[in-house]
Amino acid sequence: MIEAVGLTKRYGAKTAVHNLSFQVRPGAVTGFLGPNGSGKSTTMRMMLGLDRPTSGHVTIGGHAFRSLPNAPRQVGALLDAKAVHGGRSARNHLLSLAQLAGIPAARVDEVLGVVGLQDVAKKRSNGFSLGMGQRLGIAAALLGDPQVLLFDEPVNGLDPEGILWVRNLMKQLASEGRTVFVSSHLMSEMALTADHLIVIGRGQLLSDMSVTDFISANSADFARVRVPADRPECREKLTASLTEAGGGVMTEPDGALRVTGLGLSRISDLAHESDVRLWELSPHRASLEEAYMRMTQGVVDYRSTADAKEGLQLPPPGYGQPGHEGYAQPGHTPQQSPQEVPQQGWYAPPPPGQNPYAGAPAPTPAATADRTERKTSEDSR
Ligand SMILES: Nc1ncnc2c1ncn2[C@@H]1O[C@H](COP(=O)(O)OP(=O)(O)OP(=O)(O)O)[C@@H](O)[C@H]1O
Repeated sequence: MIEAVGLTKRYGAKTAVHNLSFQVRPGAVTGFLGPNGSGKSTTMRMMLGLDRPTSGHVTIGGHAFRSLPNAPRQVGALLDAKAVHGGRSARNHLLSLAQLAGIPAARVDEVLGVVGLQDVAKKRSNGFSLGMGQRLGIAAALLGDPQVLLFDEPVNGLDPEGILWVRNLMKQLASEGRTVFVSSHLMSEMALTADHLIVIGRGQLLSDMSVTDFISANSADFARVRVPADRPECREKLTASLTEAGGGVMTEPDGALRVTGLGLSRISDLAHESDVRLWELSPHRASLEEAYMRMTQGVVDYRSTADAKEGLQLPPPGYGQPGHEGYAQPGHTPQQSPQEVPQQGWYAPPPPGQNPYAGAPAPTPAATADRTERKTSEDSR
């Protein structure tokens, strides 16, 4: 098990990690998520004794990494696949690591086989593609057959076959009872690989829960309802009937209705009672990406100026007022928070009555201004 307690790291005036406390348990794949610059690599470096915490501590199996006896046999890590002596062959690179850790040479050939590099084992690694380099980095992490494995962006540069292989490898390692801690920006991949998530933003813990709980805590399911396009009166009739029954109704950009608070069968019954024909009645289940975007939208430091999502950071003026798009019915207060404006197909519905910035301050106009300033600045490294 990995345990971080009050972990903090400052580089001069910059606080990269602030008071992080969490546990990474064995027997599961734990995803480590956060926007660029949120402190994931810094946290992993502290776990591996490569950076000293300013305060707090992190232990692996109860010991600080530096005091672990024969650490390479207990902890394997892929932090930077490019951190390899390019003039050495893949085999010699692994052999040198093995010799330093007292690992027999036979294990080198074994892991080369596991990662599929046996045919290029004698080739210099500076001729390797990005994906081959990642495989070599994973081989190095597996070398000591450790119980604890840390991977920073392991699928970077891998082709679909390689991504599938890494996914299965992580799951297999976890099923063997190992502790697997993996950072990634690929949400679809994390949704398929991870059992548990630790999410950070600006160095602080935002969430520590199972993938399933994370999605349901940061989104709300809704139904998409479409009536024949040439029958606007049917749409109005159905909207009135749904809102009267307690549903929340909003209009999607393509004219479909987004209905919350009512089950599919109830919506179907109400449409039938209103004599309205439906062309679509489908459930929408939020993806991990949607839930993640929602959770982290207030703590993203680096954002393209051309990012269409930026306009959705704060509710538009007058949202929820009569005459504003998305307003359902006079007297009906939408159950959704103002951020639920479905202007873009990607936009995640809000969590059911929950502050999406748990553990971090909700974005204020001042914070937004700060973000606007920072988005054009370069990473100081
Ligand atoms: N050695 C260092 N000196 C100064 N600042 C640093 C140093 N290492 C990291 N930082 C800063 O700490 C913050 C966190 O960086 P870190 O690399 O841990 O983030 P990250 O979550 O891994 O980002 P990414 O997803 O882009 O890899 C950043 O603002 C970064 O510039």
